[in-house]
Amino acid sequence: MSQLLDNPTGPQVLEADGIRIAFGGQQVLGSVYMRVQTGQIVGLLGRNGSGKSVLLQTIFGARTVADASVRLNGRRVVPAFREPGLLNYLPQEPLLPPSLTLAQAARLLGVDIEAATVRFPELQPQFGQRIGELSGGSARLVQALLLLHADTAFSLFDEPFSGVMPVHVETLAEEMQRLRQRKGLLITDHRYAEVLPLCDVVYLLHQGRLLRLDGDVGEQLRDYGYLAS
Ligand SMILES: Nc1ncnc2c1ncn2[C@@H]1O[C@H](COP(=O)(O)OP(=O)(O)OP(=O)(O)O)[C@@H](O)[C@H]1O
Repeated sequence: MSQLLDNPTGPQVLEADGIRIAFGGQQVLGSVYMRVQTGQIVGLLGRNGSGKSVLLQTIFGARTVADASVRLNGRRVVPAFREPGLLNYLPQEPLLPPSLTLAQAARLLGVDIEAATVRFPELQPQFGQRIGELSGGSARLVQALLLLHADTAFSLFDEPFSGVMPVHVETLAEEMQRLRQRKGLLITDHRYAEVLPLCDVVYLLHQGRLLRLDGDVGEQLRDYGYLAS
C-alpha cells in the first residue's frame, strides 16, 4: 500500500461527512456521511439521479462544496486528489486520453501492465494499441484494471462494469476481491447482482439520505424501489 504520511501501517479510514448538495434549489444530497476503510469494499446503490456520481465526485474533490468535509484518519483532506497516494477515481465518462497506448497509460499510473492483465490474456497483445482504438467494453475494463492496480489507498469506481462482458465482469470482480487486501474500494454500479456479493458494507442513496443497509439487503432494496418487488 502507498506510504501515506499518517498511520502508514494501520488501516486507513476515509470519511465523507456533512455533504449537502443542491442544484437549482433541488436538494440532491442532504448531510451525507460515508465511511470506507482499507481492506473493505463498499457498495453504493441508488436509483438513477439519486446522486451517486455527485457523491463520488465530491469525495474525490472534483466538485467543490462549501460544507463538505472529507477526512483521512480524522484529518481533513480537501481536495482529496491532492493527497499523495490517497485515492484515484474512475468517472462514468472515459478517464484516460484516447491517444495513449495501454502501455503508456500504465506507465503514467505507475502500474505494471503485465501484472495488471495477467487474468485477462486477450488484452496482452493490445499493449501497443491506443485506448481510443479499443472497443468500449475493453476500454472500460482496462481503465478499471489500471486504477485498481495503481498504488493508492482507495479507488472510487463509478460503474466500472458498464459495457464489460459477463466473463470479464466476473474476473474483474475477483480482482477487486483480491486487491481489497491492500486498498479500500468504493463502487457504484447498477449490476447489483455482481456488486452485492463483493461488499462488506452497502449504502443506498435514497431521497438525499445515505442509508447503510444491514440484514436482508435485497428486501430493503425492493422496499426503497431500487429493485422490482
Ligand atoms: N452540474 C449539474 N447541474 C445540475 N444538476 C446536476 C448536475 N450534475 C448532476 N445534477 C443532477 O443531480 C442529480 C444526481 O445526479 P448523479 O449523476 O449523481 O446521479 P446518479 O445517482 O449517479 O445517477 P445514475 O444512476 O443515472 O448514474 C440528478 O438529478 C442530476 O440531474
